[in-house]
Amino acid sequence: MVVKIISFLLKYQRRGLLQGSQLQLFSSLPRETYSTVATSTIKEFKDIPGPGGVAQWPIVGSLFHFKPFTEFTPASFDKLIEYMVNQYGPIVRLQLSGPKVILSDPKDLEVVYQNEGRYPLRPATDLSALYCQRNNLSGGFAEVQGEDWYALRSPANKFLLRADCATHYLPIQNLVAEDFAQMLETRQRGACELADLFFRYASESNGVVCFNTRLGCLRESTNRDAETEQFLNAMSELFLQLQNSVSGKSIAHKFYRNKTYRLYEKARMTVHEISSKYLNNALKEIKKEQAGDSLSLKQRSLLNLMMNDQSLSLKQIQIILTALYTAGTESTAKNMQVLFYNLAKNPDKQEKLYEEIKVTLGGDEPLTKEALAEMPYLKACLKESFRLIQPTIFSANRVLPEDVVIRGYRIPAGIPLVFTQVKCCRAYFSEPDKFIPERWLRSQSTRKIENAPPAFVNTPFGHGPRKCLGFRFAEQEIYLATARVLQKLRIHVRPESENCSFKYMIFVEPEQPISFYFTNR
Ligand code: HEM
Repeated sequence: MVVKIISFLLKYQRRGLLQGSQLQLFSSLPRETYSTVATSTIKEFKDIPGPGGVAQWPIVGSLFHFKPFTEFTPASFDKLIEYMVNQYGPIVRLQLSGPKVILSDPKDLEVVYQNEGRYPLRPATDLSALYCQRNNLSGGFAEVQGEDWYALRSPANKFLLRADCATHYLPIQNLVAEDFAQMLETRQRGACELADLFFRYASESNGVVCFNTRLGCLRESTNRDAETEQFLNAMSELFLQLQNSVSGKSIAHKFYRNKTYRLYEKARMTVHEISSKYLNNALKEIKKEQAGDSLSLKQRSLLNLMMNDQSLSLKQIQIILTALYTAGTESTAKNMQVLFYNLAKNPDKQEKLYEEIKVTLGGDEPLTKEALAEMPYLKACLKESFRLIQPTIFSANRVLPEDVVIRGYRIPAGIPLVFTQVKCCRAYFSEPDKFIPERWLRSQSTRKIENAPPAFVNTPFGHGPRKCLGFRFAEQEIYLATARVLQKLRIHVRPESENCSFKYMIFVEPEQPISFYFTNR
């Protein structure tokens, strides 16, 4: 009987390694071999270090990593990963909803990127994939793969990878940053309210990019628009349920429309419905303005540029812009909080940054493209914040189209490879636990970073053709808010947040909301 169960599980697991569409995708790609190790010395997948016994059992194996079998819970998932890396080293084989390989040395990540193929495959979260499947939708960037992904991504690249795509929005995003700073200035706010304010800032700032409008997210609670609130609530709900699914709080959604699934579906439909409305309004505005002589900000907007591109349908434009909005809010809000935290904890670095801001912008001037080019310390602070407290638990997540050999082990095509910078990356830095933005500054004489770490040691936005599509916006929005706030205020944390610890759901977030407070300069 036991043998029967085990052989059933093994069969199921083998089927689970690759889903049909992924297999089809791989079969259309050229076959290549990437091994740099003599074939006779290559070790098998099963020999990769990792927990053994029941913890490697298909499907149920993941359960043995968590309470009551260990001290870990789905909410302390990052601690489990850190434990595994400490215990087994830079390559670990693990059952986590199917077999996975965890890598933590940036040199191995380089091999992954070299072998990701023309259409890099980043597996979708199962909740969002199920939503698309159950509603017969093709999905956005998070879900589509292969040629479908390329068909969406390549026209979007034309607009979003241009160096000036974000700076074009500086004048209007400066106003959003100004509102954010003013809200911090007017009164002290509680930790939860502040966390919400970061989210509102990112939502408002992304709104001007995706929907050409000020959504009104940064209004005080007495003066808010019902539809905007519905939109923001749906966006938060969508992330909450995604977190519940990836952290293992919900498993049943895989089999039926459980509560997590239903809440997610409702939220996603609301986001779709309201974002369509915003887009239609934006289009009407553009048409009205087209009669004017000079190109206005709106006419040079992403939306207008995309509308004028014959290769994009209105449906594709909507998918791209809604995906940008969804991908860009929580991510930016959470990472901006982390930067504020690091600055509050390191007042000497905060003062140094303020000096740079004062010299470049003075006390009140808005951020310009030219000024930004003169602010290396601001950029170094964000980079260091990303290094110290990584933005996502896995900064890379790929399924490769061919077998690959990493550290002498053959990893079959179709096995998800994830990269975490929790441990090995620290070895490349002196005083790795300290916030030292200076390590990212280029030397005046050589224009190079001294003792530069390996290329993939700090890749908050991923890399390659599937790299974050909105990284320029993310950085700009964080620079803007930081510069504007520091022009007016000093950032501090209250004693209860002095030693804040962070957890990873979709993105990094504090275990408890951070109690910031701000004082006038
Ligand atoms: C600090 C903020 C952000 C972080 C840390 C972040 C990080 C990431 C990462 C790690 C990926 C996966 C890349 C890969 O697989 O190689 C990604 C994908 C993506 N991001 Fe971001 N992101 C941020 C903000 C934004 C913003 C503001 C936008 C939009 C305006 C955005 C839009 C996207 C999109 C559309 C994708 C999917 C790309 C694809 O699959 O082709 N992100 N992001």
